[in-house]
Formats: sequence, structure tokens, C-alpha cells
Amino acid sequence: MMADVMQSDGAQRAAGDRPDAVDGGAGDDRPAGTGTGTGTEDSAAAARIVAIRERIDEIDRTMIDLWQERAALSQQVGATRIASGGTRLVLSRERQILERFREALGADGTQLALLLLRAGRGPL
Ligand SMILES: O=C(O)C(=O)C[C@]1(C(=O)O)C=C[C@@H](O)C=C1
Repeated sequence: MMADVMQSDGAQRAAGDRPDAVDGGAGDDRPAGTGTGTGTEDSAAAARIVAIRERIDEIDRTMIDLWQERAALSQQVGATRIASGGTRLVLSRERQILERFREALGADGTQLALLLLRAGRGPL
């Protein structure tokens, strides 16, 4: 939550008039730790945000677990291949993965897949 902004005429700007304001950002001059941290002073909206955030946090935990599992599996594949005299990388496979993420998520998918690949096999 941000404190309402006092205008030069002494009026306070309404919450809906500052959609670009940032809770905890540069213009937020309230003491640290005050407010609900939801970005709104409307209690019903704040409660809904807190409820939705529970699922967001659950999704984030799952994604972190999956990220770590994938990296470990990728390292196992690499170690298996190198131990058998094979190559460290298989670029044709990496291209398939990059394409899969690009098709599903667009340009951000490509960036995500690059990070995912680096987490497993290390930097190129
Ligand atoms: O599938 C493989 O062959 C892997 O080694 C795994 C992986 C990946 O993280 O997906 C990592 C490195 C390779 O260049 C290609 C793909």
C-alpha cells in the first residue's frame, strides 16, 4: 500500500488515480513495514490478492523444484555421454527445446529455454 499523495491544493489523490505508483517504491514515504504489502488500501481487494498469492507462491515453489530436477537430470545425461566418450553438448536437441519454448511462449520462451539449458549443461 502507498500513502495517498497530497497534492499542492491540499486534496488527496484517489487510489485509482495512481495505477503506476509502486508499493514500497521511491515515492512511498511511509515507515518501512506499514501497510499490507498488497498495493491497495481496499481491504476486500487486499484479501483477494493475499488469497491469489497463496497459489502463486505454490506455483513458484513447484517451478523451483522442477527447475532443480531438470538441471540434475540434464547433468546426468551429460555425465553419461561424456563417460561413454560422447560430446558434452547435442546442439540439435537444444534447438528442438528452444523451438518448443518459442512456439509455446514466444520470444520470452526462447530466453527461458536458454536459461534452462544453461542451468543443466553450464554456459556454452
Ligand atoms: O538431452 C541431452 O542430450 C542433454 O544433454 C540435456 C540437455 C538439456 O538440458 O536439455 C543439455 C545439453 C545438451 O546439449 C542438450 C540437452
